[in-house]
Amino acid sequence: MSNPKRIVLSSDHAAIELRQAIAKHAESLGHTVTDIGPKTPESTHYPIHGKAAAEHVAAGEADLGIILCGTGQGIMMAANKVPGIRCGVCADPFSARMIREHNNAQILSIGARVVGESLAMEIVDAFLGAEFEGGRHATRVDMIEG
Ligand SMILES: O=C(CO)[C@H](O)[C@H](O)COP(=O)(O)O
Repeated sequence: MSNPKRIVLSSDHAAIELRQAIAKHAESLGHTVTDIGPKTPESTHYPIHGKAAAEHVAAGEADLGIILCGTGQGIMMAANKVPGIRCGVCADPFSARMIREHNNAQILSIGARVVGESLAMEIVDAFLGAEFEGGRHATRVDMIEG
């Protein structure tokens, strides 16, 4: 691992097993993982968990985040409400690479009811293995911030 990162993970109840598998996978790649839960499968509310992970990143306590719910959509919407956070939902590795290289997204969102574990790991690998390219993309990302 040439560039180990601090990664925060969270999810709602729909994605606990996949989140825990991603945590193990990211650790096996040499990253430092902080899994902020939840640990148990009781029904919960994805906005709480999206906001918590995004605040972790916004505070500088993690370099990147990976968040999950059933579709990845609701928790992404919650994360993107935190100032300075850019989060995208990805169901394919190409998009996961692009949200780092072109959009400088700090957080990846995955739908646990959309993609299987094997594809999810490919998506995670693409996200964690990519870096922001800057240049013309920095101009555009700055425009998102307003
Ligand atoms: O995907 C989600 C939000 O975008 C949630 O995981 C989903 O809405 C939870 O549904 P349920 O309470 O029926 O398990």
